[in-house]
Amino acid sequence: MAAPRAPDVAPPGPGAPGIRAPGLRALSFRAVGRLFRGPDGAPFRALDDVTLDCPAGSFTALIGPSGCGKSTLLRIATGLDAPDEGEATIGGAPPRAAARRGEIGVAFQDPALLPWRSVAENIALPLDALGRPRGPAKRRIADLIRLVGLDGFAEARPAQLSGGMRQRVALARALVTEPQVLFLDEPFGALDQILRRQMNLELQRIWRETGATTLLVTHAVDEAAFLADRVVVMAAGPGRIASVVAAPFPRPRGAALLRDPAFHALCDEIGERLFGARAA
Ligand SMILES: Nc1ncnc2c1ncn2[C@@H]1O[C@H](COP(=O)(O)OP(=O)(O)OP(=O)(O)O)[C@@H](O)[C@H]1O
Repeated sequence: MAAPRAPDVAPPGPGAPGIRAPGLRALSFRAVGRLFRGPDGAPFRALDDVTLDCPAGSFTALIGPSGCGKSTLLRIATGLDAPDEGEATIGGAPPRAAARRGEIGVAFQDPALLPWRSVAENIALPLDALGRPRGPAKRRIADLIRLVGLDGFAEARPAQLSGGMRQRVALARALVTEPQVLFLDEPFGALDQILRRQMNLELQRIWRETGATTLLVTHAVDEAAFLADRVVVMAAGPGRIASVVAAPFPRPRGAALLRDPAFHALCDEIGERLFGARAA
């Protein structure tokens, strides 16, 4: 059964004062190629001719077999790595320029919190890294703690938190500089299914409130279809975009969508494309 398709990307949510990024940025990849050397010293293409436009305020999910270059693409988009061919831009400028201005937020599978710092101090880390004073951000940090549902835990240490709570801290930390673009690499990969669903609902709410252009790497088809406007299916050898599937469900999306036959049809279609990408 053919999955439903949407011609347009859903507009971002209404936003909340003090949380929403002040100016939105589009993210763009133009013919991006990246070559590495394998263990035998022979060069191989980790990424080949990747072209993708993520409109300002959109939510894009990247899914693909292990080793197809998802993390490499994210590293290039955040300015941590540079492409050998083509370019990545944020708001038309190189990612490093956006990173220096604090316009990029990142959260990875490992929340990597500093154990001796409180929740509030962990959230403030990117401000310290950018040399920004914490004082003016106090209110924002308090707002973010509320946004990620950690009211009352500002002074708690990471050891006092559950895995899901630590991921929430990592999300708040990614949002503290008011980033226009948010990069998430398997942020809920280590969580159990129930907690993951809950975090998906929270992430959708946070995305709608901040309006940040979001790129999520995930291995979970249902997570990609639930959260994203578009699901980009990648293939390996060389790493490339195999297909792009729209997820046209209205927002906000709730738990009922997970029981909707149209949602299951879309997951099946993504799964088939993923399998095709694996088999290719
Ligand atoms: N710095 C590097 N030097 C050499 N090879 C690398 C480097 N970084 C990544 N690779 C290789 O590039 C390919 C893509 O890696 P990448 O981590 O981007 O894949 P991925 O799709 O994120 O995988 P996974 O889903 O398993 O996390 C892999 O073959 C990996 O071994």
